Amino acid sequence: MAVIEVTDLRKSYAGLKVLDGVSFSVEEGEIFGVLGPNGAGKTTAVECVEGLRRPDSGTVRVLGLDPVRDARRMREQIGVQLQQTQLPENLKVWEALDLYASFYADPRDWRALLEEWGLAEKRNARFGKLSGGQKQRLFIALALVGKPRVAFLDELTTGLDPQARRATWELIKQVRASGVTVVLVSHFMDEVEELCDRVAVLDRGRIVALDTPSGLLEGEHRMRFTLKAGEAPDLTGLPGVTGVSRTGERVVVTGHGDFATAVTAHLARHQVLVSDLRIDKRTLDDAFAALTGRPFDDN
Ligand SMILES: Nc1ncnc2c1ncn2[C@@H]1O[C@H](COP(=O)(O)OP(=O)(O)OP(=O)(O)O)[C@@H](O)[C@H]1O
Repeated sequence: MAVIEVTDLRKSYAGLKVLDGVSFSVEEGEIFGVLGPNGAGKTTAVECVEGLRRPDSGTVRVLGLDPVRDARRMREQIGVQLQQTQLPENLKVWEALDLYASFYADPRDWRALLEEWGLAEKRNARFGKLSGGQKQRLFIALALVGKPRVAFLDELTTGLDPQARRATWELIKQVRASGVTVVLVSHFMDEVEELCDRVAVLDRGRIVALDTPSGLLEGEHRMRFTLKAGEAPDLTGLPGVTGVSRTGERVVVTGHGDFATAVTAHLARHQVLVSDLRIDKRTLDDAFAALTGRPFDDN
């Protein structure tokens, strides 16, 4: 069952098309990633879904509700992660949870959330004194205090060290395991690959791909080697090979499927010796570049 349905969302700011016909749906119980470089329109799209911004046109349904017309009923059932700047430094951890619980008719007991999210010892600490990882855990706990059916998490691990990022990822998996649908906005490829069941790749206001992370990674791989002895035979006609380029003794072959086996067998048959042989797995960065013609971080 789709819990979120977005159809042909459009939004411009001063003539700039920030969303240019965005459509997607999110299934119950999945972690759905919205991935894109800075300025791609991720936050605008997700805030239209949350009812925080109004699109110029297009429709949004969250649990069958219109985020603007049915705002109250919808907000009862969703949880939204705050951005770093949105809590006063002096607010205590328990006060923040108590405040957010008061927004909901039937909230969770926030004391249990403190335990679950490893914040019990910090219950009297002021927000401004928490570490980055603790703040992030508090934001997630706040997003969950209303027993949401859908949680929206935006730039979850920005500014965290690698250990805290991994720990946060494990917690998000637990959120999904508890039956909550998660929409995860990110510009980190590794995060999306680790967590998401499906990913919408957004670029300049359009969805350029919507697939599982492994689906996005299918496609061309690259093989590189240096010629040591012998002249490389023509590799272009081999099964799966899509391209061959050579600079001096360095050869790069791109291809699909089992092309590397065909290449190495062919080289052996022609008694060509090579060194520094490497096969590069396709990354989500490669996938983004293939989709848009630009590197991911060149924005
Ligand atoms: N309220 C606004 N007024 C004018 N322009 C805006 C407004 N909000 C967003 N924009 C512009 O819309 C574009 C998309 O912004 P958005 O925040 O949705 O992107 P994003 O993909 O979430 O990027 P980031 O990862 O940097 O947050 C940007 O060019 C931004 O400057």
